[in-house]
Amino acid sequence: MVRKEILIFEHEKGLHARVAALIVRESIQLQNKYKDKLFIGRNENDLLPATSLISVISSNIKYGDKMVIVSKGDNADKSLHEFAKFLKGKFDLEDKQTRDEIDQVLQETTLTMDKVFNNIANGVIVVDQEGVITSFNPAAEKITGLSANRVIGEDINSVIANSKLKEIIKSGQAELGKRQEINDATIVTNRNPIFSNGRIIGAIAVFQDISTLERLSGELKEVRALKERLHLILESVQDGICVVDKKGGIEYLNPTYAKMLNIDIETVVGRKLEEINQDKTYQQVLETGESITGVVTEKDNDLVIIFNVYPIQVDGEIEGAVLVAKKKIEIEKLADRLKELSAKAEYLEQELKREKELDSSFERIIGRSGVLKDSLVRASKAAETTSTVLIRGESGTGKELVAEAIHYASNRKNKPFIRVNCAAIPSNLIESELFGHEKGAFTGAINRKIGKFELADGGTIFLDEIGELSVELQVKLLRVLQEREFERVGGIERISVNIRVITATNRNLEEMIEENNFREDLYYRLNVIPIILPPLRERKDDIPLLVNHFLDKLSERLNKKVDTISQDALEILTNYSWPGNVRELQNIVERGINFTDSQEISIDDLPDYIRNNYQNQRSLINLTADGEIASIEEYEREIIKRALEKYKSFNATGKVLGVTHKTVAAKARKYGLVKE
Ligand SMILES: Nc1ncnc2c1ncn2[C@@H]1O[C@H](COP(=O)(O)OP(=O)(O)OP(=O)(O)O)[C@@H](O)[C@H]1O
Repeated sequence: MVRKEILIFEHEKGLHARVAALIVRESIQLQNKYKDKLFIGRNENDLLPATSLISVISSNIKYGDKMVIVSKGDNADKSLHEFAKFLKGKFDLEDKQTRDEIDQVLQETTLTMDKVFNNIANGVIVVDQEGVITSFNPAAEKITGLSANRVIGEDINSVIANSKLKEIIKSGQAELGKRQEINDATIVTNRNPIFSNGRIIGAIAVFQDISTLERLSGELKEVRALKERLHLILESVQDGICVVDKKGGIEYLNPTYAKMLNIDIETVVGRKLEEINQDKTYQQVLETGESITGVVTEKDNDLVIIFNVYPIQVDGEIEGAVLVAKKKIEIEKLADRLKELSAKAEYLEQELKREKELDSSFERIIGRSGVLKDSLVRASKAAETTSTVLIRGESGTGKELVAEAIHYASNRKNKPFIRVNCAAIPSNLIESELFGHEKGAFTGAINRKIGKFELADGGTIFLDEIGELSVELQVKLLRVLQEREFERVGGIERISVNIRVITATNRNLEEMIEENNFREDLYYRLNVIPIILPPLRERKDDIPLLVNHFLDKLSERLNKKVDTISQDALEILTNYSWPGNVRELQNIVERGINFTDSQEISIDDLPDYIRNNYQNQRSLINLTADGEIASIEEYEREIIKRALEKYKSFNATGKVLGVTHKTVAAKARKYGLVKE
């Protein structure tokens, strides 16, 4: 229940301290009696508790002023009625009991005010109308760093120059919320004049230290700026960045990340990361608090992304995770591809090695002519030893093939077979090619290089075209063969190797020794097991076999079914002199397969020079391959030589040529066709 009454206050001194104390005493008694709450004020919107002396005095009601009183509570009617009656009555201030009670209220209020004054966190400074400090509370002492004892009684301007309290006394105008610096502290102050009976009797400053607040707001500003900077960085970096909360909910996603995953930032923030990321590594990080780096994921569009995931920990608690995603750049892809290919190459090499083993090495060498067979038997015997082998024969007779066969038939077959073509490497590089070099050994030696001898360690080194090696290097090679040790070019370390040496040449080494172009001592070192491969023209029986072998091999490789050769074409090939030996024959068969329109190679598919040569050979006069006419004696020598080769005895030859056996013998001697 709320009851209100308006009355005119008719006490001649207005609400001065003692009258106010009397009203407070009456209010307390009524409140105790009726358990209601009583209020007093100049109007309804400005009501103050009637039980507080300060409130009642501060309502500043004077004689004849309107006074609003309100009672709230169950007995509001009664309490308000009694309160109004009291206020309208005469106040007997002279009565002793009343005076005691008034003193009691005044004292209690003073004590309470004192407590408030000393304990509030706000600084309070009170000056009298002259500007002399009359009160200075402990909070003011703390904020200003001045002691109350020293400043009370002093002129305010001599203590705090910019307090402005004297101006307030002069103007009578309050100033609220003013910032001011005192003693390194920033304060906000309210300055009010103090009125008594309409007269200014002093001024009060109530102020608060806001330094901490200022600092915090400064820090906040810095944090905001930092946040802005971080935001800018995150938005512009090339790495994709995603922040998730502890439950895996997406809190932030930068544009790079969105682009990588081809998603729209707005639609995913707030959703669970697992909805857009198949990879669940971040969940592990959220569980363990341990970062995980280098997680590779492949997207549908062939894009490979590498993730690093880091936990976000606050006070030891996992609050979320940051995912940093990098696109695998092209070069890394290439490096991977290279690794893949090397692995493949290694695999194929193994396969090839197996193939070669299955091949039982020498089976790849086609031919059953006696001369070839002899050489191959010798070669397969050489395979059982580690002795140095020198393979001789014209170009294209299969020297490398035999060297390889020796290696793969030997117990070194699982170790490297290293081929060096001494004619193909520039003379200034061959030494470093064979022995390697140290970094900086010569201009251009940027890195250490391992030479062929080191690479061949445990296996076989095949030095092809050994006749092309300079005399200087012949000496070095000799040393290696003797000591099985060498140094890299520009190095001092002695490197010892376990190698088997096979060399080959089509040069006449004996002649070269005569001319001092090949060292004799090296020749003997190399020629431990000599193997001579006959030229193809000396084993014509092998030609049909080789043609068939190459038809099989090459038609498969060229993916063209050509499996025969016409009789006349084969005859031409058999009668040709094959200066390029098996290599040349192989090329002619390959050419034939390419040229023919059928499954058979015919004369037309052979090159002109071979066909013409055949026609020349068939003509009785053109006995030279180049078509030049020779002297009669030369023809005679050739005829007798061929006939002897074919018919073996002077008798049989004489019969065929229509002369006596004596004539044949004499001519054979004349032309040096028989040993004396
Ligand atoms: N008897 C053979 N059976 C099968 N193929 C052979 C035979 N002889 C040589 N070849 C083939 O002929 C080609 C030339 O052989 P290889 O390279 O071994 O000859 P080379 O004597 O080392 O030649 P060069 O002296 O020119 O180096 C190779 O493709 C090889 O496979």
